Amino acid sequence: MNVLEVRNLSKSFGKTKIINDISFHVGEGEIVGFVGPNGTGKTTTLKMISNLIWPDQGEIEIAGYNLFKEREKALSNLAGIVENPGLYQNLSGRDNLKFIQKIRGVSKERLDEVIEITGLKDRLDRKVKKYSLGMKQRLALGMCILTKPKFLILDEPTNGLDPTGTFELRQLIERMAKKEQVSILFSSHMLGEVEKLANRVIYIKEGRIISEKEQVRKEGISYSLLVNHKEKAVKLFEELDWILEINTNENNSIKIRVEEEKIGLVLNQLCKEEIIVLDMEKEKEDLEDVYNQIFLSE
Ligand SMILES: Nc1ncnc2c1ncn2[C@@H]1O[C@H](COP(=O)(O)OP(=O)(O)OP(=O)(O)O)[C@@H](O)[C@H]1O
Repeated sequence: MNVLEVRNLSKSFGKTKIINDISFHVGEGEIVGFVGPNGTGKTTTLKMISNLIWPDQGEIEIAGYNLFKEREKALSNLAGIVENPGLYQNLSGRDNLKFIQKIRGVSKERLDEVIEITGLKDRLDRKVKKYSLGMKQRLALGMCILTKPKFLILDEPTNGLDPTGTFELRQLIERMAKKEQVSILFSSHMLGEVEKLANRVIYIKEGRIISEKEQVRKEGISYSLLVNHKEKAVKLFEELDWILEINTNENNSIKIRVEEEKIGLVLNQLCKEEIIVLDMEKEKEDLEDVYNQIFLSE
């Protein structure tokens, strides 16, 4: 059974049709990216699924329950962050979590488990207003999963985060998806993020779904390096077990795939071995081509 079924959903604001007869689903265990340019209706769709606004037409089922006929049952399977996460700024992270724990009747064991997953353990007694945006997002995610929902909705989860915050949040989402077996629908206009997180991507433009693509998630980013001692560099890379992929081309360059955060380390190691980097290029994200074809081709 799919955790989400959306059928023929439409929504207008005034005379403008924002969402135009869209249908899609999210299967069990899937992480689905909802991608499109600004103002194209992503947030509006996520708000309809979260029951924050009503569609003019269409059906939504969550975990098999019709959102409009069996609202409570449907919503008990859903958690999410759409627009600002609802955090009490003057309370500590721990008290924010405990608040949800109490009102939702969550066990102490589950609270401890969630604290572990968020990776915020050492900073939980600070007031939320002193948290970085990334920490706030991680706390909000923790609050979402306290009740072990089947399905999670995240609207632009990494928006506004710096690269470290983005990396930490992505790791948390991946950890959570694996450990909690929660299915996720997230919107984004950051293709790098979508490529790293999603198993499937749904493209939306002007309120219509224009394409859907399965994708194999790839860890890390590819770089092409042109060096003065190719064989020596390849030997070095083969010894570094955190380099995810090595490809040598017919020309003198070497293509490697590493976590983005580790490229500095690669350059350090080359420098130590007195190998000179003559040229370096970051590979274009695969999705970028697809995105350009879909959105810029007209
Ligand atoms: N309550 C509202 N009343 C009138 N128009 C609205 C309302 N909410 C959204 N819109 C309009 O609907 C369109 C789609 O907005 P939406 O926020 O869903 O887009 P989005 O794809 O999430 O974009 P972004 O990435 O910029 O958040 C926009 O033109 C927006 O101005």
